[in-house]
Amino acid sequence: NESTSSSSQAPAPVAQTSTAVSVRKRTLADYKLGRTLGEGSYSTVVAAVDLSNKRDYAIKVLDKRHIIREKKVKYVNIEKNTLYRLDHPGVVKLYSTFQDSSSLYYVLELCQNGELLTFIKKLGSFDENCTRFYAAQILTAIEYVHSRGIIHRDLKPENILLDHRMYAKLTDFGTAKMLESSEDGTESDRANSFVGTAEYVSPELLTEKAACKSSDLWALGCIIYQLLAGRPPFKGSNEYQTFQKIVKLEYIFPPGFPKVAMDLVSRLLVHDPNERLGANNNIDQLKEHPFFEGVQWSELWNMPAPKLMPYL
Ligand SMILES: C[C@@H](Nc1nc2c(c3cc(-c4cn[nH]c4)ccc13)C(=O)N=C/C2=C\CC1CC1)C(C)(C)C
Repeated sequence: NESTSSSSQAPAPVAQTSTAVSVRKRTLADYKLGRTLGEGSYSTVVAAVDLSNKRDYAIKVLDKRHIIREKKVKYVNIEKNTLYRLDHPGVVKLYSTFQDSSSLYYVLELCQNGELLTFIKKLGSFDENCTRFYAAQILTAIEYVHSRGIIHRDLKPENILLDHRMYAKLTDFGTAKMLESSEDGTESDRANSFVGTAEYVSPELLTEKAACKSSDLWALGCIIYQLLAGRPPFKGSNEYQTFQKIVKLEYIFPPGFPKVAMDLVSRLLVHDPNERLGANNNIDQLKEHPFFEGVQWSELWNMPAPKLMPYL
């Protein structure tokens, strides 16, 4: 809560020795709000125009009472601190925050093309070339987030967004986990609380309730499978059935699934987190997999996104 100091007489004017550039805290009055873009469990994301520079943003609005009632204050702060720490073309940017009596407001990068899931549903599936491009972008964004000591823990096509250039952007860090570095400076590698969406949850989250960086690699495996097959690998008729399939590693590749992608996915959908390709900070091993042959990793965030083609 912001304290507003009010004094009876105005303070004596101070001689301006240096021109301090004051970055005034924004308020809702600085924006023209547009349509609702997405509804989260504790938030709504609306399109907005900054009236001073006519730029487009997305504003995430969180209802304070709801957050307090649902005891989600911790998650709200985790998301804000996480987003402020991250600066990468594959991660949605948080520009500023402000609040009023009822709500918290996050001013964020607008991803004009919305959720990746929308395009998977529209096309049915992506061809190998498009899958390779988006898998590579998501992989380099995961690599960056992990390098900042953060696990996303809920990666899925609903919260991978696409900007005006059709580039992938990770978002929705409300369930992210910062790996606190213990006193001896080494990173603790386990985060302990249950989160995630059924179809993308890794086995270790279901059995030991402890996520690690490799949990995001499991989710990447599910996403690559889904881009090519048009549906996630583990999908039961309810959450319990889905969890059963995950724990029993019960999934099959549809006919026509590219062999090289089959090999990659089967090296990610591995029970033991340490055995997954790229685990234990070895993401370069993942980049060297034949599926990514031809990817120019240094050009990934400069080159034009491939035209989306369905994998027929
Ligand atoms: C995943 C999220 N959905 C969304 N979150 C964000 C969007 C966004 C945009 C569209 C969209 C744009 N055009 N058409 C649809 C559809 C859904 C969106 C955006 O532009 N910029 C930042 C966002 C989120 C920032 C992050 C800190 C939360 C949920 C469902 C949680 C509301």
